[in-house]
Amino acid sequence: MEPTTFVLFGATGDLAKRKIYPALYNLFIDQKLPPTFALVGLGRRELTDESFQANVEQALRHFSRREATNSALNKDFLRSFRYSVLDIGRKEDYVKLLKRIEQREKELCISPNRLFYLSVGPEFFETIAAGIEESGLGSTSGWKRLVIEKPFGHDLHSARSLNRKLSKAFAEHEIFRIDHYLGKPMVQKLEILQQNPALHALWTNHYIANVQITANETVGVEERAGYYDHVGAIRDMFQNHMLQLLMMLTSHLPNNSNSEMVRFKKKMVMESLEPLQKKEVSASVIRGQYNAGTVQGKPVIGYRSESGVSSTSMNDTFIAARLKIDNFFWRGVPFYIRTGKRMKEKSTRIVIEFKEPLKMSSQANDDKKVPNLLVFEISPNEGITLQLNTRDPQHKGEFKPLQIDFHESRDDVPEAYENLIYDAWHGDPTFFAHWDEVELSWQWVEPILEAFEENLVPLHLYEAGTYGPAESDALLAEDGYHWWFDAKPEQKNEIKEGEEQYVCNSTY
Ligand SMILES: NC(=O)C1=CN([C@@H]2O[C@H](COP(=O)(O)OP(=O)(O)OC[C@H]3O[C@@H](n4cnc5c(N)ncnc54)[C@H](OP(=O)(O)O)[C@@H]3O)[C@@H](O)[C@H]2O)C=CC1
Ligand SMILES: O=C1O[C@H](COP(=O)(O)O)[C@@H](O)[C@H](O)[C@H]1O
Repeated sequence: MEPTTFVLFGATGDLAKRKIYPALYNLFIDQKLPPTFALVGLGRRELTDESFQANVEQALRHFSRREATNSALNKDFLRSFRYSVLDIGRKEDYVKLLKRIEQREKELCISPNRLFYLSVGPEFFETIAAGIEESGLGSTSGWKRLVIEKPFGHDLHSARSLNRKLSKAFAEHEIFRIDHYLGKPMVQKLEILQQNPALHALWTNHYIANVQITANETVGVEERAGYYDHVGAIRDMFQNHMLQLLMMLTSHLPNNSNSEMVRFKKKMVMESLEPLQKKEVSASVIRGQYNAGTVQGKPVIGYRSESGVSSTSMNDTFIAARLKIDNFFWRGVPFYIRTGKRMKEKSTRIVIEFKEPLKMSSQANDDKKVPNLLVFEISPNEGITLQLNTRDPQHKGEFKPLQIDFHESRDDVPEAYENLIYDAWHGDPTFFAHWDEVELSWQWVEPILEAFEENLVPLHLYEAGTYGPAESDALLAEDGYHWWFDAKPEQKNEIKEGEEQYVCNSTY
């Protein structure tokens, strides 16, 4: 890894504390950072280098996945950290910053490679990019890169406008748009697994009946009403994370694909997605909002009673949609995507349901016939399960699921931000969102945004602590399917003791 100056806008913010510093610390422990690097943290608050380092150390103690109690180790890590006051709107602050960075580069004898990380609100992206360009911070003889957080625009128009402005200061290959779902280790494994010939052969409409992509959360809007009430599940999760999961799963990457091939194939998926017409959105999209209920044994209030949310808000906290990819591999296979807040369980999961369940013998109970499933558990647990159905000769040849399981121990799993910061530092764009994907994603969701805006899609209230509105189950039932979820012991009412099985949560 090349010696670099990591320039962090928003160094006093929440994301920096909870994700960025712990990620850097864990990379440092794993010896994945260069032996010499500089970090310059920026914010409006007046801080000395020492107090900044103390704040970072405190963040590590709270949020690092590995204990940060070894003071000598912490000191070694923190000696690279410096702090400068910078007001994003003040041009002279960028000139001062350039001087400070040049001085650090000289002190440490490092090349002028600069990674600008914007951990600030999106309203600042454009001003910062211009400040970098105009001050000369970006005119370096080394490389420069820009890492930006979501949201990338509010709709197609604003995303295009933002991209045009960023492009004045940075070329596309220098822009790393973070979608933290792409940093999740299981999502990164998907890229490789789908190239594996054993799975590659099954990855088509010949064998696959439907695909279900779920990202359920138990949390509500928390303290983010100001942001979330203008955004909803469609912009917060669906347009970015969920469509990225879809692309990663369906892109049919050839063996040994490089980052360019990954981007090319993902773009092809987005171009093959059957567009929705605004008037037809309600036939394929379910919009929901949580009402009061009980989540994990605790009573919780409804969305409209949350602090900062209007009592008449029509914002979506849940969305489920049926998508179709019109290409050679996927024609005829429905993809069901759902994501929601205040759901029964926290889980991000992809379930692939195969065609033609095992036929039961005439004496056996045919109700129990269940299709074969391949399940990718993305978070909070990591794992892959292949559930194959077979008959149990000792029980009159009745259906008996057999599971082939792989599960990763959580302690060993790097956080998404570790993977992504490491890749950006290396200049590997594979797991970042390319502009083409972002633009096509906004383009695809645009009719849904309009249909929501014009209330062409009913807003279904659902009880907190459930799997969302019943209409989401009905969406799959129309096609003869159910949502699958991991059966917890208490939910296994129909399953024999000792058996593990994915079951459906249909109200039909
Ligand atoms: N927090 C999270 O979990 C996630 C956040 N994000 C995104 O990351 C970004 C940052 O979020 P978050 O850390 O939560 O935000 P915070 O509000 O916690 O922090 C904002 C940071 O921006 C700085 N800042 C604000 N205004 C100015 C200004 N005019 N000049 C200089 N610095 C300024 C603040 O520094 P100071 O107050 O010292 O000026 C602070 O360091 C946002 O785009 C958000 O959408 C994305 C995913 C998750
Ligand atoms: O980007 C976001 O993601 C989180 C969910 O992330 P996960 O890694 O916990 O699945 C979500 O809570 C948040 O609203 C959204 O902005």
